[in-house]
Amino acid sequence: MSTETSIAGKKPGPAGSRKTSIQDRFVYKDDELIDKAFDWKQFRRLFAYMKPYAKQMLPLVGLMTILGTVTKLTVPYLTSLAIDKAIAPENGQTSLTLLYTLTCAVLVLYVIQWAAGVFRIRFTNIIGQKVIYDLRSDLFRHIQKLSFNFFDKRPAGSVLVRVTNDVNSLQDLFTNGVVNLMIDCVQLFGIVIILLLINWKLGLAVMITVPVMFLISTKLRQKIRLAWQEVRMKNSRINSHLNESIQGIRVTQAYTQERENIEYFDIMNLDSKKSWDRASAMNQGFGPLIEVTGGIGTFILFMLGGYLIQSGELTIGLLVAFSNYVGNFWDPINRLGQMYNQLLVAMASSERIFEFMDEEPNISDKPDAVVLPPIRGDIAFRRVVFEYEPGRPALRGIDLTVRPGQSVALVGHTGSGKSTIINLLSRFYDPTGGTILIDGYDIRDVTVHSLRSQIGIVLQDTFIFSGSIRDNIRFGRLDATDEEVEAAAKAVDAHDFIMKLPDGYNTEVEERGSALSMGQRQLLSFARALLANPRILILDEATASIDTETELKIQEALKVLLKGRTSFIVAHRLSTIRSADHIVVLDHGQIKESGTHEELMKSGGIYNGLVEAQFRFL
Ligand SMILES: Nc1ncnc2c1ncn2[C@@H]1O[C@H](COP(=O)(O)OP(=O)(O)OP(=O)(O)O)[C@@H](O)[C@H]1O
Repeated sequence: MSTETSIAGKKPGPAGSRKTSIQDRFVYKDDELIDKAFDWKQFRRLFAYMKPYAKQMLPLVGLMTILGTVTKLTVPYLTSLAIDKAIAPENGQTSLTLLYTLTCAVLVLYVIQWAAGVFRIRFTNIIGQKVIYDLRSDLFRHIQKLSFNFFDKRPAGSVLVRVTNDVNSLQDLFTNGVVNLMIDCVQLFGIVIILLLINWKLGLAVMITVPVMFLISTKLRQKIRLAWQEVRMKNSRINSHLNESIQGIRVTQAYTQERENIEYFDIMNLDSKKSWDRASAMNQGFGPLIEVTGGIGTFILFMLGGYLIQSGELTIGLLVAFSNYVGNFWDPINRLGQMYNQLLVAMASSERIFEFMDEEPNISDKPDAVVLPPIRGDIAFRRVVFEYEPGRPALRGIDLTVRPGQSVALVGHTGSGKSTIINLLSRFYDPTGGTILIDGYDIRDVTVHSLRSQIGIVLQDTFIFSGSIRDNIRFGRLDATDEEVEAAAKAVDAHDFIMKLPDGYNTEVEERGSALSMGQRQLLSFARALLANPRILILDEATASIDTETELKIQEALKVLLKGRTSFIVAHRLSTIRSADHIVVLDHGQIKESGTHEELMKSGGIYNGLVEAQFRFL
């Protein structure tokens, strides 16, 4: 198990190299910093997720945006009117009525602006959440379909990070980003037109600072983005380490490696903190820099504005309005730079998400795959060869025929290929050579669902899901009634221990059933398999020794479970092996002996040696 080798089996190594080696342990090739040019194809693919909602929501959001922008941009103009026409008109006659009317109008505009903002945020959040929901469920659905070889290559932590962190990092883009972009563009366009209309000379002079501002905004933001990306990467390492630590907590405690593990964590935690400090320091420098550039614009505005007032080309009211518009001008410019960087970050995340989505399951239905009809359970391996990795055969030329209802015990040294045989029969992998036939059907020619739904698998490491005992048994057949669940538990003699639990069948078990004993977990998995009632049963017998009473119970339960089914058992207990119809002895991926217990004992070969070794051990 990877957890055991990496936590308990690590080598301390020299102090200097340790820090790097620990950090490297949680680096996955695909989680590296991604800083690529903008990819339009990916952008379109990502935004296709918005399409279903765009028609329904975007007109509303657009309307609210325009309403908000128009009201916002009208206020400075009304202010200029208040100054020029009501407070200090050219004829010197102050008009309080006009002033109050304009003030009320400004108030109404603020209320409209606020309401438009509330509705806009509400709608965009709805769109954003729907998009993220779709993306997350698409990704999860796809991962569920991926074959074993995909998970062989990736640590669980790295898969987890994609579904959580990467999807979350798109959340901002879809909830605020896209709409903010719309608002900013509309606002900028409106302001530029108004500035040029009020006074084109002053307008152009103030806008000289725009390219400078934009350059600072994008360049500096790029640095800041990379710094935040590093923070995310460091956090993703922490996540992976956490995942491994929690899953391997028993091994860690058993080998008293807690202190070492805490040290690992501290190193990564500190590293993450440092990169956060760096990124946030850069962020803090950004705001004042933008303000300074804005200040230069204001300087030009008042210098030139004052001159234009003196020359009669501008009124005081219009200068105040101008200054208001210019004040509203910097925000969208600044945000557009920010938006560009946000888009690049989102592109990096979506690249990683789509990389998973583009991963084709190795095992899938052929276009002309047929549904496997209800089977009798006749199995044949014909010259089956298999390699997990090219050039390293795990099975070499396996020929094996099993009649319906027969039980086959697979025995052999560790690594001899026993689990590989059952992996191929369940079609978790396809053979590199040869064929596997069930009732004469090549298993590659039938649909995966029709095949697997007729095969029951009981693994050594019985997986107990969080939920009740009843739910766990019902996992074998989701439409089973409570009575059927209990009948299955009774048949394998699990009923008594279940009834002794605090809430009987409704007792909630923690994930992986840590509160249940090995034997109890096995009985539950037998009940689960019995409920599914498959024609072919695959059983990877638990190696852990259990007390004689439980062992007897399990043997009895096994008899019930195997009755009338074709079964393959990776057998470790002599009692199971002896009662099998057929024993197949594997060695280095080849069948070296096969026959009944008596026949094999007589021949004095590998099997004889294995049995004698077991007795010697006892
Ligand atoms: N996912 C994998 N990727 C690469 N090689 C693998 C993989 N799984 C198994 N192997 C290799 O294939 C060979 C057969 O392994 P297999 O698991 O079938 O043996 P086994 O007889 O079931 O062993 P055990 O009794 O220890 O479970 C071994 O050499 C093993 O290292």
